[in-house]
Amino acid sequence: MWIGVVSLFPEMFEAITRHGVTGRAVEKRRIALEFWNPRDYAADRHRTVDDRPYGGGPGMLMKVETLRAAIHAARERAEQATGQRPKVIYLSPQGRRLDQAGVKELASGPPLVVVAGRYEGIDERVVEADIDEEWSIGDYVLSGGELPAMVLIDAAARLIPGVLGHQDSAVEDSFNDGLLDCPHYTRPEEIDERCVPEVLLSGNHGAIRRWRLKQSLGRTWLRRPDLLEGRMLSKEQRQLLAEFIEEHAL
Ligand SMILES: CC(C)(C)c1cccc(C(=O)NCC2(NC(=O)c3cccc4nocc34)CCCC2)c1
Repeated sequence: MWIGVVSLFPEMFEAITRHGVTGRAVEKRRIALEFWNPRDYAADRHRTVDDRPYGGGPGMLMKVETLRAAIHAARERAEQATGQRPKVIYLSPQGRRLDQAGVKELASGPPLVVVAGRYEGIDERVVEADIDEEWSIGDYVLSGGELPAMVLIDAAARLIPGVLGHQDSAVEDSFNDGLLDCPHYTRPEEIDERCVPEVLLSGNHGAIRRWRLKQSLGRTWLRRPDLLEGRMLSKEQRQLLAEFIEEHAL
């Protein structure tokens, strides 16, 4: 998958290009990441990339001319590199809330140009003229769109074939069925007199599978009931959740 990034701080993206699953995916060329920095399109001596808001008030906006030049250059390159028109995404508090369904949509679509805001944001006319979709990773005040862009790229990269090793993709499937994780345990067998649930030491793989499924369903019911809404549960899942709820009520 080809992803272009427009950001004033491209070096921040080393967090995903040089480490872990995404770092290997870049190395193996499963994903291609290219960067455009609006500062490189600044014509003035101070290489200005911000500008004052009409109507006054505190804060600055990203300068239109340099931002648009970077977006257009990234879009050109996308078409040249992939033969497809890219989808231009602006990470913004005003955007559609990103969830796994949205990630799947973006990962299965055309190449992406991802624009990260700084200062107070960007001119609305640039949103109208150059941005196809606005997406948000959540409701908190951030200093820039780079971390949201890395969240989106990380999540999308994991869905690209060949990015996750076989082992990881098995793990991914467990994540991906939309339930919260069951509790995890590893060595030592006892921590501060707290032990590992017997079933996990039993070697009874059927019982272990059922226990993990029951715990995932139960924890999702307790902590994120919204994830269960509108979800079809199998007969076994309904049975296990009912048992969990009964035991929880005791
Ligand atoms: C959500 C709420 C708290 C109500 C709020 C209201 C108004 C402004 C801000 C705010 O954070 N503005 C600053 C910027 N924020 C983001 O880019 C950003 C923030 C959060 C999730 C995101 N997902 O993608 C990009 C995101 C915008 C320009 C530079 C950084 C936040």
